[in-house]
Amino acid sequence: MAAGEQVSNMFDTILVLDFGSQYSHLITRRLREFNIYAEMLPCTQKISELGWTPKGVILSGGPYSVYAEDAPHVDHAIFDLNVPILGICYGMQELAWINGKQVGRGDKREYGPATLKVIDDSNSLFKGMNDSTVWMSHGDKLHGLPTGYKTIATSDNSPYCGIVHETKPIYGIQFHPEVTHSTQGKTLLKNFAVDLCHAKQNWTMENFIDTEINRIRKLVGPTAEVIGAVSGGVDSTVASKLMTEAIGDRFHAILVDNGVLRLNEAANVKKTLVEGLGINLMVVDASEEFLSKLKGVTDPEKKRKIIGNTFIHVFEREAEKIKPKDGKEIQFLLQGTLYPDVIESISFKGPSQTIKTHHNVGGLLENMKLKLIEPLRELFKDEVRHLGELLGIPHDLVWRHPFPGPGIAIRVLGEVTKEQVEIARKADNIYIEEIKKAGLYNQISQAFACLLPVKSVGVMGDQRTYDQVIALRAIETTDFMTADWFPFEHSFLKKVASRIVNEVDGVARVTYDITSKPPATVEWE
Ligand SMILES: Nc1ncnc2c1ncn2[C@@H]1O[C@H](COP(=O)(O)OP(=O)(O)OP(=O)(O)O)[C@@H](O)[C@H]1O
Ligand SMILES: O=c1[nH]c(=O)c2[nH+]cn([C@@H]3O[C@H](COP(=O)(O)O)[C@@H](O)[C@H]3O)c2[nH]1
Ligand SMILES: NC(=O)CC[C@H](N)C(=O)O
Ligand SMILES: [Mg+2]
Repeated sequence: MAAGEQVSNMFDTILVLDFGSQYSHLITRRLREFNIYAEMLPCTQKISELGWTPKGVILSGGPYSVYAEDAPHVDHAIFDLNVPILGICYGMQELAWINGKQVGRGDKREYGPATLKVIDDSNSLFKGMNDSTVWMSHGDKLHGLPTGYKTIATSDNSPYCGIVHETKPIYGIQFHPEVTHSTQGKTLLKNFAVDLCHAKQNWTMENFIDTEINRIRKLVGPTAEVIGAVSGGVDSTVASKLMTEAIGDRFHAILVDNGVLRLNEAANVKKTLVEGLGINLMVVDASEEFLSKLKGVTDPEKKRKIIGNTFIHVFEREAEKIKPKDGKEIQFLLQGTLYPDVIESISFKGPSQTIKTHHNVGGLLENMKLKLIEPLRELFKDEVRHLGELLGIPHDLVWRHPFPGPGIAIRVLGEVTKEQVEIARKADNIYIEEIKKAGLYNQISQAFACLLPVKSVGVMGDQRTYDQVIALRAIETTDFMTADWFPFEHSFLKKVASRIVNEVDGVARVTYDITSKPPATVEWE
């Protein structure tokens, strides 16, 4: 986990106990947005083993029902800390379960907007919140007030939308203040952390850099050497820059050419990272190895696992070749993993579903020898970009569109062959070139071309053609958790389609993907 104990001792910290909601990390992120440090730990955390004292505790939402036999429950020692507590959705139901068990299935589930009616504003939790839209996502509800509590807010569907203990600073809310759809949600979290917990707003991203560099130095020690999985994308470049600041040339960055990179990618990245940023980087060509393992594989999850595993094999092999000056073996592998990679791949006890296995999380080897260092594991993309700017990484690299580790292998739908990769690569290159020429690159969060395993009939120069289909994707998003498609001018799409069909052999048609996330995902596989 990034930023360990020492940060919680240096800054006023809110403890977030995670019951497995897809939104849990948004709570810590929102608190960081107003300069309050928060640490998220599993809901099963023993308070006696914490090693620091939080200024307040937030219990997150979660997919379980508190009354279910296998439902997770909180350590009751949180009540002895004598700090404010806020239960969100499942968190509130947990507070109610502990104090009278008045929780059960609601007659109807409630997903979406509701209007908050504050009925008692004698404490500051709901300051600035009355009549605001709040976001609901629950099927269970409180059937009565927990012992010792009173109602302070309602909504049409939730008579106990906000509750507070009669004498202690313990609050419960049925809605999710951490999602942007709760229009004043951030205000509520600020009211809680600043007004009720009295946490100081003095944490910044600059602090993150300092504490992370110190943490890495302590973890690695004075002589050990580290290898890094570096792709030239913003995440691993930021992570490498931190590592280089921390241990200098004891860090060995490795870019693996997996045969499914973009056109001229390896050479371009090498130039930027070595010449521009002073990162000690080497390129390892493993393209044949990746392509041969992918032969005949069409299932997207299998492809992802093969690629994740092969990456690790390559890193372990390369680690053995490096002979550190202290005479010991390389023990650590740096990865640029971000929070969204983690949440969609795995979660606490698996309550938040695996959407797809990101190669760098769920695709790892079980008996892996190298220990992972992932300094960005708690952060979202836009926070990493901010960090990149602070570290002096060139603007163009910081704002590069993300490119997934499994690369073109998950953009060639169906079997991945050299020939198919070549078609997708050429089409993608034309598309991105046109986006840049039109001055649209920075307005789009990510764009790419996919090659579909479908053939269609066309006519070119009076000849019948029977070739494949390219699907273009372009999305706008801030955190890649949700996304919408980019509204190109028709003339732009017309130009790209015409260039691709004319210039790329094997393509007969071009389509544009107009699906948002959800229900689709960004990548097609
Ligand atoms: N070709 C590669 N060689 C070495 N490591 C890689 C490669 N591709 C991905 N990785 C590793 O996997 C991690 C996750 O990939 P991901 O694409 O999410 O991040 P990124 O490439 O660093 O940034 P971006 O999201 O901007 O592309 C990277 O941070 C890096 O550690
Ligand atoms: O390094 C990566 N390894 C992966 O396995 C992977 N899968 C998706 N992505 C990227 O994550 C973001 C969200 O994509 P999805 O909506 O398809 O999950 C988008 O930016 C995707 O490009 C990956 N990145
Ligand atoms: N979002 C949540 O925390 C949901 C809590 C609980 N599983 C319910 O359906 O009510
Ligand atoms: Mg990448």
